[in-house]
Formats: sequence, C-alpha cells, structure tokens
Amino acid sequence: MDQEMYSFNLKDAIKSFKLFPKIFRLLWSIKKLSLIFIVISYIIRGLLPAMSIISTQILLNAIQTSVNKKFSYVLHPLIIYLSIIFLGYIISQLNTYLQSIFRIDLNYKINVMILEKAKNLSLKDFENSEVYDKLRRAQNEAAEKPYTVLSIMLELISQIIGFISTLAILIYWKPWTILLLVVIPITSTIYMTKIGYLQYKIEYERSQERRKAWYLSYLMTNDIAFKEIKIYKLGDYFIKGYKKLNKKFIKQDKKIIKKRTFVSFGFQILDQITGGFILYLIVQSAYMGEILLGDTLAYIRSLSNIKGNMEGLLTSISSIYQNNLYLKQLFDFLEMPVKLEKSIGTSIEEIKTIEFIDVSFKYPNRQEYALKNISFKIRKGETISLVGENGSGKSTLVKLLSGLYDDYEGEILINGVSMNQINKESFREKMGIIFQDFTKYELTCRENIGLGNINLMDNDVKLQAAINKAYANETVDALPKGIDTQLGVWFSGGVQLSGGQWQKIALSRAFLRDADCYILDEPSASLDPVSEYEIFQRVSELTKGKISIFISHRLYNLRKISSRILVLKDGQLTEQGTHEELMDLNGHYGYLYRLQNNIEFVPNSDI
Ligand SMILES: Nc1ncnc2c1ncn2[C@@H]1O[C@H](COP(=O)(O)OP(=O)(O)OP(=O)(O)O)[C@@H](O)[C@H]1O
Repeated sequence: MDQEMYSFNLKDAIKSFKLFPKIFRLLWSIKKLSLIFIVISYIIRGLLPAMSIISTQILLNAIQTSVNKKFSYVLHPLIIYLSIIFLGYIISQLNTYLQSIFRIDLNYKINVMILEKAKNLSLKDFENSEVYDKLRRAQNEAAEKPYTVLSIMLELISQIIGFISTLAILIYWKPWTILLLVVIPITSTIYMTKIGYLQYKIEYERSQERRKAWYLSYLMTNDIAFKEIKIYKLGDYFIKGYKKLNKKFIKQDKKIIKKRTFVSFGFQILDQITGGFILYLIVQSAYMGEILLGDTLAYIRSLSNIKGNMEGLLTSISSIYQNNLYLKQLFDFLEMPVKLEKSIGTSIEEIKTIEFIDVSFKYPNRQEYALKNISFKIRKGETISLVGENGSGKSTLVKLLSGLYDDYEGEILINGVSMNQINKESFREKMGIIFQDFTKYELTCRENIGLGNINLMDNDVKLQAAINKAYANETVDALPKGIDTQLGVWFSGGVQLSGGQWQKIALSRAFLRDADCYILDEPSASLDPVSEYEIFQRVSELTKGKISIFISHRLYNLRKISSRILVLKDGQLTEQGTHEELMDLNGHYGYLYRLQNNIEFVPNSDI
C-alpha cells in the first residue's frame, strides 16, 4: 500500500464531520422552507421500503389465508399497498423538483460568496500563489460540493431510516444474520474512505500544476499571447507542456481507479457469498413450512434492501468525508481573515500632503528590499516625476502610495495621518491612477470610462468632459456606435483599439473622478513621445492646485512640467530636485538625461 495511505486515519475522517453545522447553516441561509420539505421527503423515502415490504407481506399472507373470508379481508391490504406505491411516486417527484431548484439557488449563492470574498482580498493576497490556489480550489472544486454533501447527507438519513426499519423485519426472524450482513460492508467502507483520502491528497498537491496546465491552455485559446505564439512558433511548446502535465494527472487518476475497482470487486464477491448464504436459509425455512409465502418474500426483499442500504449508507459516509475535504477548501477560503478597509479610519476629504518617512518595503516572496529608506513629502499643487531604471522601485512606490500594501516599514502619512489609520476607501476616491498594466475591460467604451466613477456611468456630459480632458475625442468619435461601442475582441461587435488609444480611454476613466491626486505610471509604453508629452502637459494643467505624479523613462518630457523630480536607484531615493538642480548635481539623473539626449557625458564618481 502507498505511503500516503498511512497518513489517513479514522479520527481525521470523524473530525471532518465537524463541518456539518457550517454546511447546515449555509444551506439554511439559502431557502429554509425548501430545505425542510427536502428533509421530510427524504425521511419518508427512507420509511417507504419497509412500509412497502410490510404491506406486501400482509397482502400476500392475507391472500394465502383468505379461504372462506370476505373480500374486504384482502381488499384493505390491497388499498394500503397501492397507497404506499402512490405515496412513493409523489414523494420522489416532489423531491426531484425541490432539489433541482435548491441546487440552482445554492450554486448561485456560493459563487457570489466567492466573488464577495475575492473583492475584499488585498493585492498582496492576489500576488500570493497560496491564496490564489485557495481561491481557484474554492471556485473549481468546492462550489458544487455543498449541494453534493446536502444530497448525500439526506440520502444518508433516508438510508439509515430504511436500514433500521428493514433490519427490524429480519431481526424478528433470525437476529444473528444481521452480524453477517454488516461486517463486510463496514470493512470495505474503511478501505474506500482511505482511497477517497488518497484521491483528495493527489488533487490537493497538484493544484499548482493544474493551474499551470490551465494557464498553458488559456494562453493557447485566448488572444493575449496569440501574436507571440505565431511569431515565435510557441504552439507546440505549450501543447507539449500541457500534455506533460496532463499525462501525469491521467496516470495518477488511472492508478486510483484501478485501486478502487480492485478493492470494491473483492468486497463485492465476499458480500455476494454472505447474501447467498442467508437467502439459502430463508428458502430452506419456507421449504420446511416454517414461514408463509408473504413472510418469505418479505425476508428476501429485506435481505436485498439491507444489503443495498448498507452499501449505500457506507458509500455515503465515505463520500461525505471525501466531499468534506473539498468543502474545507471552500470554508478555508471564505473564512480567510481579511481586513475590511472601509469600516476603519479617518475619512479623507481632500489630499493635501503625502509624506514618506524612512519607508522600506519588500515583497513577501522576496529577500531583498524593493524600496529602502525612502523619505519625501509631496504637497498639493506639486507635479512630481519619478524616474529610475527598470526595477528601481517606481511602480512599487506608487502601489504603496495608493495604500495597496500595508506591511511596510517606516511611515506613510496622508495629510499628516498614518496611512494605516485613514479610511482607505475615502482616500482612493480622491486618487486617479493609470497603472502601467492598466486594465483593458472587454466592455463598452462607456463602461471603460464610467468605471472610473460608476455613479456617472450614464452622465454623458461628464463622460464627454473626461474624454476631452484625456484627448480621447478622436478615438471615441471614430467608434461605430460612439461611446456605446463594445471594445476589445472577446464579445460580438467589439472594436480593438491601439495601445495608445486604450491608454487614452484609461486616462478618461481616471479623469471621470474628481481626484486630488493623479498618477500616470509610464504611459510611454503605448504612447508616442509627442502624445506622452501632450498628455503630461495636459494633466499637469488640469491638475493645477492638486497633486500629479508621473512616471516615465522619457526624461525629456518630464523636464519642464515637473516641479520636482525624484530619482530612484536600486530601491533608494538617491536624488531629488528640479531638472536644472539635478543637471547641476551631475548625478544619476544627469547621466541618464545626457545619455538619452546625446549630450556629452561628464563622468561623476557617484554614478
Ligand atoms: N509583485 C511583486 N512580487 C515580487 N517582487 C516584485 C513584484 N513587483 C515588483 N517586484 C520587484 O520589485 C522591484 C521593483 O519593481 P518595480 O516594478 O517597482 O520597478 P519599476 O521601477 O517600476 O520598474 P519598471 O521601470 O521596469 O516599470 C523589482 O526588483 C521587481 O522584481
């Protein structure tokens, strides 16, 4: 047996049933009345087999002993027999209907709960692959599970009732036969549960690889990497990676199926032999005249019912355990602690100052600091430029400044109040940011802009003003349905924009809000130098009296508009001042500026 099999123990299995109250609370919150009806219908379903056996037994025995009796002697048992069949039919139909409806509501509610939870996660959570795995597991594997557990749980209730009630019929005849009937299924269940645990463990351990396989297939089936896949001929490479991962999964799955089939086959054979032996005893008793025809049939049916019930009951217990393991993923995710930002802190009415005091920060998965001992103060009315080579920490600084990470060292003060003590939601409402990797929403142009302030989504005047501010008029006017044109290529009627056009739409989105601080992180990636300069100039004009922060590698464009330039090098703030001051300093900025503008370089030992 595999090493992993030993790590399963019955205690864990029993412990997993502790999830019941949580599951029940969740289900109760969906639809109380439906849940009550479903439970009742399962209880009746559990009683029906025994009721049917007893009514058949009474009917047959009545027929066999009806000589010289009135017809009503057999008619009454017949009516009872037919009523039970009819009741069974109605209950089964009602049960199917209620469960289908319940399932729809439950799935919907759980998916919304997952989205609500994802909404409250921090950027750090999203950059943490463990949290990401939890989210994916919750979404992919666990969303269906509460329903599965519900139906198995109810099936279990019904089976227990069915089992006990039919068992009573056989106990009445030969009590010791019961022992024979239960030993084998119980042993088989323990084994099957172990296999279930093994399967879960494999699934759990391969969730990173599963995500990788999903990612490779995503790259192959979406437009994001299409061009590079064609140009660099990456198709076969990605398919090879996809196949390699999946071959491993298939091998593991087949091994489990083999094991499951083998164990189940062995126990089935033993079970059939026991069943055959008890059947032999029933037939022998009937032959000897010890029992009537109705009793014989009742015992035979009880025997087959008990066997079926026992098997079903134990399979249910084992699959509840297995499903609970997956459900734990869902609860783990839903109960993951998150800091709800909006409920805490001082509200920010206007951003007047932003100050970093000796701020250092490193990403959770990194050893080295991305920012080290950064100190500066920005006042309202200033236009600040952040410059530095790739990886020097500019975008990280912007993320810290927007309150997206909170585990930095030092202090970040907004209007003199610590970032950790302000109401971040009110603060962010006052920020208009275009990140380097801004989002191109596969939605309409109106939504792409309106998402900057959803209250203004239908306010055409304000939308147009934002479009004008961002110089996006030409782009929007050229769209076939104007502002209501679908953008991107994912949905029908979509129009794809150029990188620079997308950027202007994103800028309009930032302008739609009446912010106190605008941040443009490297628009140069998509804008030509002239457009970038125009936009910087435009933004600094429009934000007079407010704060604007630009990040660009084109130092020439920042020269005139910046009231101050902050120079980052290897995560440290090495220089700050106006363009002229920094040129006079002849440090790193001077070096970069001259390099970009073909000005002869005067060496400086500090560079
Ligand atoms: N999410 C992240 N997790 C871990 N490390 C990160 C993350 N984002 C950035 N880094 C690291 O932090 C450092 C600073 O990155 P940052 O993106 O702030 O640089 P930048 O100055 O904006 O660079 P560029 O000019 O290329 O945009 C780099 O070493 C980078 O590898």
